[in-house]
Amino acid sequence: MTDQPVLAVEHLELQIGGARIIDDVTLSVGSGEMLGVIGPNGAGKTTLFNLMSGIMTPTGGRVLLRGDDVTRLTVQRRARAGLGRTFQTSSLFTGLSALENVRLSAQVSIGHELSVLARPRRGDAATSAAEERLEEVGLAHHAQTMAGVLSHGDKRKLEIAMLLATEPSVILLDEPMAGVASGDVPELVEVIRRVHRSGRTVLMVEHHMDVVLGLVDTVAVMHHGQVLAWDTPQAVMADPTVQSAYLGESL
Ligand SMILES: Nc1ncnc2c1ncn2[C@@H]1O[C@H](COP(=O)(O)OP(=O)(O)OP(=O)(O)O)[C@@H](O)[C@H]1O
Repeated sequence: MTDQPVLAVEHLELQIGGARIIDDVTLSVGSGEMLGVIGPNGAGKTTLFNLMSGIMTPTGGRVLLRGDDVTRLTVQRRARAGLGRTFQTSSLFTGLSALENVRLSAQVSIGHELSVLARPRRGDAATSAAEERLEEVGLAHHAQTMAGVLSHGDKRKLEIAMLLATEPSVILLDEPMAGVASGDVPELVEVIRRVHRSGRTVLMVEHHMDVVLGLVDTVAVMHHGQVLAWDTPQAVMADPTVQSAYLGESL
């Protein structure tokens, strides 16, 4: 861990109707690091991302972005401060082209009025930014393809391009491989690796253990709303507590 984490949660807690969904979670990620969050179904991984990104408010503890307490800030304020996320379910405009989808995100970042009516013009700032992001995720050849007809793998890449267009410095990826055909996983892994290597800080919830362990710097294992282990992939894999939490699943 670096001394000054980019994103940190301290003693985070979420109680709903007496149930502790998130129970005293402390985690942090340093600049340019990639943290994987793994754990059995219902462990609290998505809820943790919801608390980090501002979709939910914790009943205890703090969320810190570059040392600033953002626990009570809205999703929009956190996004403006550089925190971006993708969701398990798709958030694309299926009837618009890939380029138009990314251009809308870029417009938000550039501060222009959102308009799907204005046709993308080569050379305007939002269109140029969108073209760059499509290139970055390997979708330049699909710029004019309707988002709805892209493969699941390409839809996931497009969602990442849309996120990048908002120029986040910290990125939360919630199960980026969900629904993606196994043959398309390696390409998507490469896209995420590129995004990370370009200097962005990445947090990723992912069920594909081989993907997580091969990509990240550190792994947090969640179980029943708590962090069971938080260490390098090698150390986590060797941890007997983690192995028993995953009883029946191979790590
Ligand atoms: N708004 C809510 N009200 C009540 N319970 C909730 C709420 N949101 C989540 N939960 C419960 O909290 C627990 C953690 O859910 P969460 O979706 O965060 O788990 P997860 O680790 O992301 O699971 P999965 O891997 O299946 O996506 C689950 O038992 C879920 O039913």
